[in-house]
Formats: sequence, structure tokens, C-alpha cells
Amino acid sequence: MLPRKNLFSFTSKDPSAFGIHLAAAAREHSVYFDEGLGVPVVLRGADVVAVLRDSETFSTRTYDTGIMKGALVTLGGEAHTRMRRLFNAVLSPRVISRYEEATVTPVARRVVERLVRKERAELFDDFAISMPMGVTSALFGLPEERIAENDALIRKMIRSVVMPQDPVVVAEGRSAHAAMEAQLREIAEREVAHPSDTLLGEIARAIVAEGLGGVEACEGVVLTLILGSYETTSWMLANLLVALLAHPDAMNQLRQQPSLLPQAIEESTRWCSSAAGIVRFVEREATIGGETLAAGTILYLSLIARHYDEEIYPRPETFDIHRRPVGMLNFGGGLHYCVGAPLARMEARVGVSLLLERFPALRADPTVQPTFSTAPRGAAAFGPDQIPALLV
Ligand code: HEM
Repeated sequence: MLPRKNLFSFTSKDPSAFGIHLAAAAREHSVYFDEGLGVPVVLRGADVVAVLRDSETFSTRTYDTGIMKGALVTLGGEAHTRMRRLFNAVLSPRVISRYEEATVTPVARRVVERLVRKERAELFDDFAISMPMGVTSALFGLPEERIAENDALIRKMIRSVVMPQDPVVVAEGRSAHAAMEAQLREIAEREVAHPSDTLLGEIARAIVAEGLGGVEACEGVVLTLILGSYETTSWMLANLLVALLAHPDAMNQLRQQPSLLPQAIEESTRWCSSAAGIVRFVEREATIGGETLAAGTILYLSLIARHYDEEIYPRPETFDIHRRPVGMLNFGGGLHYCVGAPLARMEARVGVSLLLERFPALRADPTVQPTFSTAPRGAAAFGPDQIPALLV
């Protein structure tokens, strides 16, 4: 019988409290039955890694429903290998770097410039959402004048993916998909017929070269990229800003030594990871953390408890931009390790360096205290409800 706890309905004013709370539970047991989630959860990093490495016993078939049907993350075996080759080819650091100057920097500059006349900002809406949405639209061919409309549709689709048990949310996701389908179809038809000199053109050419089909395959890949790249990057940016605003000394060091920014980004994903967990389906009876799990069990893997394991990261509650942390789980691991990690890291680096440069007095607004939770603004992430900041 698994020990029962309600570990994941968590709220605090302290961004590091969730990691501390999960690591404390992990010291007692690795596997619990979580009463809020209604499924067994695995906490200890070594056990989470073991599950991620064994994709035959622990599959991703739970995702294979609704608008996610057939998406990369749902595939296994040879089908995954072929499709993943395509994603690797178009999202490698080398390919992505071609879009830094041409696409990501101009979007980030526009978002930052919109803040210039303000004295205070709510950096979640004004930055952490607007920048990834701008980048996603620009990279994947969505028209700029429809950003607000598409933002609402994409969020409805994402909600339907993370709440497949709620029929109303699922129906909303389906109609949001239907509303966006004409745009996606138009993009795919255009690029497959005449691949452009953009990332979309690279995707269309790679689909044909890999023999993966034509317009329909291209539409599916673009939808996966839009859904995978948008909200995830927003919450990563949000928590990076939270970490920096809570540590003005670190922010000043980064202004003086911008080369530290990549490792500060890694440290923020350790100290306040936005990715709380992922799920797996137990294909055949297995033992994890000393517990036997029956075939057919849905398992929730904590991606955060490991980040506060003091055997791996001494003084885990300290945000230290000199730490150079490795082995974090915020981008998952094993077969399905996030293929968009280089793009997310680049967006964070470009966006935050422009923000720090443009606003030398940027600091937390001491009059408003954000609340951190496992469902901020209804999202499937760990993060703040708001990021109040003073700009001048
Ligand atoms: C900070 C931002 C991001 C975070 C925290 C994140 C997190 C993750 C995680 C945890 C997984 C593993 C899912 C699982 O194993 O169940 C994953 C997979 C994936 N991510 Fe990301 N992601 C981010 C950004 C992106 C971006 C920018 C893209 C696309 C451009 C993307 C596309 C994908 C795709 C396609 C997969 C499936 C990979 C596969 O199954 O082989 N992600 N991501």
C-alpha cells in the first residue's frame, strides 16, 4: 500500500518552497499515492530517470488522445525515431542560431520597447507571455495581426491536452483547433508546394526528404511546435524573472558579465522549475523505488524533487548563478527529452539580456507579493500568479 499524501496542490509566497517540500517528502519515500492528482507519483530523481530511460515499460500513450493524437511525444519505437530525426534536424542549436538575429531578437526588442514609457510593469503579461507568443508566431508563420486571437486558441488547445478528463475543456480545445486549422493548412500547403527561406521551409523540406508525407504531416509538425513551444517557454521566462527579481545582486552581476546568463538560466530552471511533472503509462508490471506498479497504472513523475536533492546540489535553496548545475529534469529525459530546449534557452537569453540592458533599474515591486502554485493562471506549470516590477 503506497503512502498517501497531497503533494501537488501547493501554494506559497516563496518560489523555492515547492522544491524544498517535495525533496523533504522524497527523503521519506520515493513513491506516493497523490490524493490531489489521484495517481501514484515518483519523486526521487534516480527513480524518475530510471522510468524515463525505460520507454518500453513506461510509455507515453496517455498523451495519445484528442488533438495530440499521433504527435511526436506519443510515439515510441521506430515511428518515434523517424519523426524525431526530423525535429532534431530543424531544431538543432546550429539551425536555431540562424533565427536568433533574424527573428528572435527583433521580437524581443519590440516587446521590450513597448515597456519603455511605463514606470511599473506586470512582467508576466508584458513580457513572459508576449515574447514567446511573438517568437512562436514569427517562426511558425502565424500572422502578427492575429496574435491575440491565436493566443486564446492555443491556450484552449493546451488546456485540453493537460485536462483530458474535463469534457468541456476538451470540447473547447477541439473547437479552438478547428478555428486554427485553416491557418495551419494554408501554411502547410504553401510551404510544401514552395518551401520558403524560413524555418517553416526547412521543416517542409525535411518532411519530404524523410518521406514522412506532405501537407498533412507538415500541418501536424507545425501544430506540435506551436503547442510545445509557447506556454512552456512563457513559464520558463516567468520563473527566470522571478529568480532574478528576488536576487538583485545576481541581476547586477549579469549586467556586468552577460556571459554568465546561460548558467543563470540553467540555475533558475533548477531553483524554480516551471515544469512540475509529466505522466507515463505502465505497460507491464514494474518495480520503482521498491514499489510494485501494476500494468495499466498512470504514473506522475516529479521533475522538481531532484533539483532540491542536497546530495546533488548542495544548499539547494540558494539561487547561485555560479553553480553551473547539470542533470536537471525540467526538459524531461530519455527518448522524449525536449527537442525545443535549445530554442527555449535562446529565447530566454536574448529576451532577458535585452530587458536587463534596457532597464538598468529593473527591480521587484515590493508592494505586491506574487503567489506561487502548481496551477498558476490555470496552467499546467509551477509559477507565479503575477510578476510585479518597477522599471525606473
Ligand atoms: C522552457 C520551455 C520548455 C519546457 C520546460 C519543455 C518541457 C518539455 C518536457 C518536460 C518534455 C518531455 C515530455 C515527456 O517526456 O512527457 C518536452 C518534450 C517536447 N518538447 Fe518541450 N519544453 C519547452 C520548450 C519547448 C519548445 C520551445 C519546443 C518547440 C519548439 C518544444 C517541443 C517539444 C516536443 C516536440 C517534445 C516531444 C519530444 C519527443 O517526444 O521526442 N518544447 N518538453
